[in-house]
Amino acid sequence: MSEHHPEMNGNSSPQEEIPQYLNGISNKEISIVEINNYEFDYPRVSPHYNQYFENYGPNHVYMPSNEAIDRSINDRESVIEESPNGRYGRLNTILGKGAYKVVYKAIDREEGYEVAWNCFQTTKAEFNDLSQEIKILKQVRHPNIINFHDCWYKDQEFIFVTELMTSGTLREYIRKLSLPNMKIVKRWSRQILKGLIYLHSHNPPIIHRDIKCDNIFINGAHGEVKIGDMGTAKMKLGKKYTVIGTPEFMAPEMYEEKGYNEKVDIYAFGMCLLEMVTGEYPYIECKNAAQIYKKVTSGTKPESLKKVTDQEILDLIGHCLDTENERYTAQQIMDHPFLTVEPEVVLITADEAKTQLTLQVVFKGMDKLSVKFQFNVERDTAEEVVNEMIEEQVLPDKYQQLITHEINRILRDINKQSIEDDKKEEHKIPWPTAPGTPPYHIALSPHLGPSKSSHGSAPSAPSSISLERESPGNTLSSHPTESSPRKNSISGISGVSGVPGQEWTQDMEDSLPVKEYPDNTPIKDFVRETALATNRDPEKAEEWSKKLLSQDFVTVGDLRALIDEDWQGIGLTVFAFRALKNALDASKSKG
Ligand SMILES: Nc1ncnc2c1ncn2[C@@H]1O[C@H](COP(=O)(O)OP(=O)(O)OP(=O)(O)O)[C@@H](O)[C@H]1O
Repeated sequence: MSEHHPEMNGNSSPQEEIPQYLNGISNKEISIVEINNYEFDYPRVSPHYNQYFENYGPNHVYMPSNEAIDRSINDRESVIEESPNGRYGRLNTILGKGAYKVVYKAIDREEGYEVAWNCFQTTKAEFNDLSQEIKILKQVRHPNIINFHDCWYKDQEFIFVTELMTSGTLREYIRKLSLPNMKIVKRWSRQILKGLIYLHSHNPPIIHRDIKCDNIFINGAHGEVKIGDMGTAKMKLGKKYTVIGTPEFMAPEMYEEKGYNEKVDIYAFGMCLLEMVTGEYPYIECKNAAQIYKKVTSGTKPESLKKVTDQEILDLIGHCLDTENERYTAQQIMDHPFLTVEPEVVLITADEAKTQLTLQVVFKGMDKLSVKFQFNVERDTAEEVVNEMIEEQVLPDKYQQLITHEINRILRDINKQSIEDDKKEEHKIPWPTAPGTPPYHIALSPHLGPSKSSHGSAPSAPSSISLERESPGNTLSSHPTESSPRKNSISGISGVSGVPGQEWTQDMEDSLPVKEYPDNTPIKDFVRETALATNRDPEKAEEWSKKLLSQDFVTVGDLRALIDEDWQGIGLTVFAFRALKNALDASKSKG
């Protein structure tokens, strides 16, 4: 093994190449080492060091001195700067560098989370100019959009703290998966679209303006996909490009200075989809932005489109790249046959009498999407149960017929099975036998009437949720009456406090806000965050808040003072009641 210092090597510029990962190690402490065999003390530093191995030419690696390595190990992950309010501590680990930003790992000392600390060079005047964007960013809250936590200006830098993503960008991921996998493409696309539907549903719509695979981030362990780089389009304006966005992903109308709308994000999504299915950057055949401009404005599509053979995908990309007026909305893209998922209902458990069932709606191919619920064959009907779930926005209304049909199919199967069993045992008693059987018989063919849903647009399907139903009126009443005979007929999603065997799902538990809500937290904030964590839309949150405020529950402290019976008197839906109560209990136990 021979070694020399980088300064002496004409081929390398250590200043450029060594730098960020080996924090605090100066060039003088690094040698370029020739390796004949891997005889030296290799992985002592960190996985980052590995990178230097690959990097420096054939048979040569960068090798820090032993002292530097030891110091690097000791120095690793220490806080080297604090936010003005002391809440966030920047660590000495760089997550990545873009053309405009350097992004560091940081720690949120209040919550114990790791976060991303973004540094963007800008003037104070430009920073002041961003106040409107910042206001909007702080309000944006969606599971498929990287959360914006805080920001400030210091030493010519706009610094903002966001949610940290663990597995890099979609672009890097595409390169790792050598072959496009349609199941994954569909899953990613749906998540990106959910984020876009949310942004575009604001009034006025929030336009991202720079959707591309480098701005979509992944949490690999759970296959979670989130849109990042929100709100930076304006910051970048005038810094490098004269137009906002990335030429390959920019819709034709963005090049013309006549104004554009949220459809530019759909065009860019179409290009992302093309990159996902071909693994190739769109317009890779162009040598510069001017060539791309010419092609885009003359309506010439990227060469890579010719590689797409699947007609459904071609059709979908076509709708994304269409002219502004013809181009689909995010919701229309989501509803395209390539991306739709058909739910099915499965029987999880049944008691011995086959009266009390646990059923689950499963959306095939969509991780974490399931709705578990209890069904009492003597008192419930598939129609009522499904309607209730749609009303609660636990299920999108477009699935009403299908799920009703599926539940009735299970009931028929159970009925057949029971009759078989009865025959075998020579018991001729038909099942079910309970007196006062509801206006519904499991042997009847399913009602498959037209959709009666009151919802115009389908809400996005929720993450794993267990649902409790009680009275037909669907609200908790402290005074059950004769007119609500089905009270408790479908019993409980258990709370954290727990009804045995009916657990609040782990997904649900994990998605609840974990922060400790002080007693003086405004009820609106608490309700909004809980509704979001349980996949309710902002209107639902508004409904819950109104109900609480109308009864003088103004702060979280007011709710904490309640005993179970008081909760029941509020008249919240069962879902709202459970979600809020569990969020409160969870924050107590986690806080
Ligand atoms: N929230 C995050 N979590 C983890 N890593 C991140 C996050 N945001 C950015 N990064 C890392 O930092 C790198 C630089 O960020 P980004 O690409 O957004 O910078 P930029 O200068 O705004 O981008 P561009 O050069 O694409 O205009 C990313 O490639 C990624 O590796």
